[in-house]
Amino acid sequence: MVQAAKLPIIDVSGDGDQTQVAKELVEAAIEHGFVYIKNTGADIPVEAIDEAFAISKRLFDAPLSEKQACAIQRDNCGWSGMNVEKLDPANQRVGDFKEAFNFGEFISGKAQQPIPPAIVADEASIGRFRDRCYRLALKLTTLFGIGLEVQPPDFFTQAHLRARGPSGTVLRFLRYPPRSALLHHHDDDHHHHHPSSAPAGERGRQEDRQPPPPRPEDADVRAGAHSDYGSLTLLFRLRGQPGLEILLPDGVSWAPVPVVPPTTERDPAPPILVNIGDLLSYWTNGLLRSTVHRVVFPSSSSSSSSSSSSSSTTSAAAAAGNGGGGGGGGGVEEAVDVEGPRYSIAYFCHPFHEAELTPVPSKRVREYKGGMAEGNPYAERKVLTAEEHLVMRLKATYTGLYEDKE
Ligand SMILES: O=C(O)CCC(=O)C(=O)O
Ligand SMILES: [Fe+2]
Repeated sequence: MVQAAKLPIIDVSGDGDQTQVAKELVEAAIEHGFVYIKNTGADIPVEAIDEAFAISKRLFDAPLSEKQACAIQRDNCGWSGMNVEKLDPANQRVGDFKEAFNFGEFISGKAQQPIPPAIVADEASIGRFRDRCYRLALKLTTLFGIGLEVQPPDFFTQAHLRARGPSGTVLRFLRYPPRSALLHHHDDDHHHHHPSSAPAGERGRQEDRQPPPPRPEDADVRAGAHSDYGSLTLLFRLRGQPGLEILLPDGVSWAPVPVVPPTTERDPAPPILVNIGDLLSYWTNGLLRSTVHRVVFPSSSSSSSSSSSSSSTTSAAAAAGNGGGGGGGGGVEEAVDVEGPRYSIAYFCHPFHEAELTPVPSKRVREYKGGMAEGNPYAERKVLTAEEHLVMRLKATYTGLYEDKE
């Protein structure tokens, strides 16, 4: 029996003394790397989230040619089609079974990148949603500063201010097609196969690099195992569309992360999931945890982590709607739409490009040994900028996009 992850649910909407909230947030980030932010509608109104999902749907429903005209560029903005991104290149035979659209910076309500005609009328609304995410992210960076007793407490926040210059921050709409689409798609996998961009020394020589044989697990992964690159990620999900799993500290077991965890059933919207990315983990010497996660297809039972062998899924759960909460079956997640597509929205927050990832002025960070037996490598290592850190990570996952262009 697969146990759902038990992550703290934190309310950051209050305006009193935030010390205790900050402490809880930091402890959750150290222990789990993931935490729920209770959705009271105060930071991000429920209507704004609903609207963002409606726009996302219009975007992905747009004709392919409109999306292709906005294909993702080296600035990490734009559309990436099916199987383009391989989040777990060492283990994935084909790219992730998803479509995504990244929005970079907006200036005066205008995107600085091509937008499909189907959503041009929504441009300002997307910009406003991105602004709301930005403000919530800043609130969180401030809480991390307080919770870690960084001097000054706005140390992280200062590094995330837009006024400091461009950053890798993107708002990303995601659509994962239904499993039924996977069957049709397999025929043309090879059209989407990009050769690995890893240096030969790392991945073996050319002749060794044949695609591994198909594995049954491939069919269960919507997004390969990965950790996020930035500082923080805000993740919005929809009721009935689970699938996110986190890797537990044992390094082998996966725990589903419910969309609507116990006690939030009656909140106006599911909590916003926040996770620590590699950059913030690196910056804190590994104290804050950047947890590996993935997205799997739901199975008709609520245990989604073993590979499903049933060839035709049932949609009994989908008929149940939101259920009205009567009874609540002991931690079993709400009705799951087994056969439909899944949508999610992620806000990947990054410091400005030139921010130097210097040792964080926090006693707790400084004294953390990161599980290393000897010495603290933190003090001696080269200081990376945020941009150097980002490019290092992007190169590994968009095989194809970054090669031959150096
Ligand atoms: O769609 C989700 O639930 C998670 C997506 C994700 O982890 C990512 O895009 O980095
Ligand atoms: Fe992620």
